[in-house]
Amino acid sequence: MKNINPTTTTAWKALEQHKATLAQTTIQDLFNQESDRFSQYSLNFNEQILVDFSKNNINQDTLTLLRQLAKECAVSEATEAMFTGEKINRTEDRAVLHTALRNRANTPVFVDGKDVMPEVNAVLAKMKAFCERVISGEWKGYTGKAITDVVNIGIGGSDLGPYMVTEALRPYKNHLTMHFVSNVDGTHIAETLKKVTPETTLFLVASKTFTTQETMTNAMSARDWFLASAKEEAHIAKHFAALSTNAKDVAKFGIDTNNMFEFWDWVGGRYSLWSAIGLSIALSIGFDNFVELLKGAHEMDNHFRTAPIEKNIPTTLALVGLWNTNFLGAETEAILPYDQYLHRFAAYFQQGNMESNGKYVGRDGKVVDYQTGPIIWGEPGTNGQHAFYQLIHQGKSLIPCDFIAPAQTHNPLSDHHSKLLSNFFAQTEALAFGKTKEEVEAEFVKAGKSLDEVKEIVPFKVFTGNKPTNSILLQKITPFTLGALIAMYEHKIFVQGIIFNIYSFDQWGVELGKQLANRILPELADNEKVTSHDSSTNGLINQFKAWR
Ligand SMILES: O=P(O)(O)OC[C@H]1O[C@H](O)[C@H](O)[C@@H](O)[C@@H]1O
Repeated sequence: MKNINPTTTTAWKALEQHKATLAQTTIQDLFNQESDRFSQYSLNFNEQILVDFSKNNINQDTLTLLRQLAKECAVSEATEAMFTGEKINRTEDRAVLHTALRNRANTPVFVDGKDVMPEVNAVLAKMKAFCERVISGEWKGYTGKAITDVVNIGIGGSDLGPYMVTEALRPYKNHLTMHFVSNVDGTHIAETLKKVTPETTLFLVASKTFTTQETMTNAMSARDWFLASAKEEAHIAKHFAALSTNAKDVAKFGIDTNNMFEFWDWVGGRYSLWSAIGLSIALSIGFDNFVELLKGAHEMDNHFRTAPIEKNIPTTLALVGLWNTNFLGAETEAILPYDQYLHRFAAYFQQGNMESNGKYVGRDGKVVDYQTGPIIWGEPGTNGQHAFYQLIHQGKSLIPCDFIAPAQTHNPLSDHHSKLLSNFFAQTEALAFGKTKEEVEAEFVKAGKSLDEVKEIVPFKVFTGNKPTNSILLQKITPFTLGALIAMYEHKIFVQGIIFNIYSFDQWGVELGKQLANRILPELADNEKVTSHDSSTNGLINQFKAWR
């Protein structure tokens, strides 16, 4: 992978100049200038996902320069390097091959000279057989009863993806009740265990490393709770499975390695829902639907790898996002799904994006002097409208938003869906075009008021507009389209990471907190005053000890 500081490219410098020429142009102006802007600035995936990026502050020159930037930063070369198993995760010396997990074409993919596809297929076959036995009821618990509840114990990538997808695909779910426990706060597991019975519960201990403190602590508590009823350790085999890369520690924990579903170090935690980590998804919606999810992602992979840059959806979204972040000064990006089933989608891509691209050291080991990944946040519409949209419309920060909605709902109740979508369309329109002083005044006049009488209130009712949005309209949220949608965002993050010249597949930034927590934990064992830290940390620990 090449090592290129994007700000030194010809395209970046030209974009700086171009920004100045566009400075006085609003989104409204752009729509006035280009009557057919929608068809020029939207792309369609498989006739199932429409991505409209026309309501951004960009014109054809912007796109040309951004595409040139991608070329100068060797995005296509990096893409090929990823897909073909090169060790692009240099700081961990690993390949990055979540795309192999969903490689439905089954073409060979080599890591260190070895094709990984036979192993990928073998684990998928094992997952399929396991799902069929559990779902059909053939798999029995220690008292001979079928499984009714599945508890996934994992955190970060071993929780967010499975939970998000299981929720998003609820319309496809079977009789199994799914639970997700992630937080080391005992409340999370305690409240979950209140809802299940040992005889009919299956625990999936999901951890790439099988060393994560939160997951191991929750898994031990689940084990204790289970053994309090089941008594015999031999029964654990019927109620615990592990999803991990670490066979040794799985065995140490007491989980039968026959119940271990393996994956590999070339799968990043936040890209692992396609691996054995997705077992909870497959159990919840059935293995065939899980394969549909993989297929959708694979189709998006093919699109990303082969479509020309002008038609390439993930690359376009990456470039437009980069324009907003690095040239227009946006620091955050909101993901706003107009679909209740997608209520964890923004949370999922908080990890996906921020853990991938929240880096300040470039691939050359030097501190970069430009913004890398944006802060990701969001909630489903319309709830967000009644909470934080005020700031998006009238605050001082520029907040580019992705609006996501299905055209067809799984719950066609009276006119709910039309109302929901009318809000989606209205918001993107309001954000782009706003409301001028003249329009506000005209409304008052129409309501019989004189301009003099309303002049003080008018400024508060003006919307500047000119707020960028992408609209992502899916025909319907199915396992296939959801797979494609997730892969689309993954590749957007990848392209930005390449251009930012950072390593998107490590996460050293989470280590320091873990290290310090491990140092503090033994200090909490007794009630002695601590003095080994700064005065704030000492003060907090000592107050905790006094109050507990
Ligand atoms: O799957 P695990 O090894 O338990 O890791 C769980 C999570 O914890 C780590 O701290 C990382 O920040 C995440 O990327 C990872 O997904």
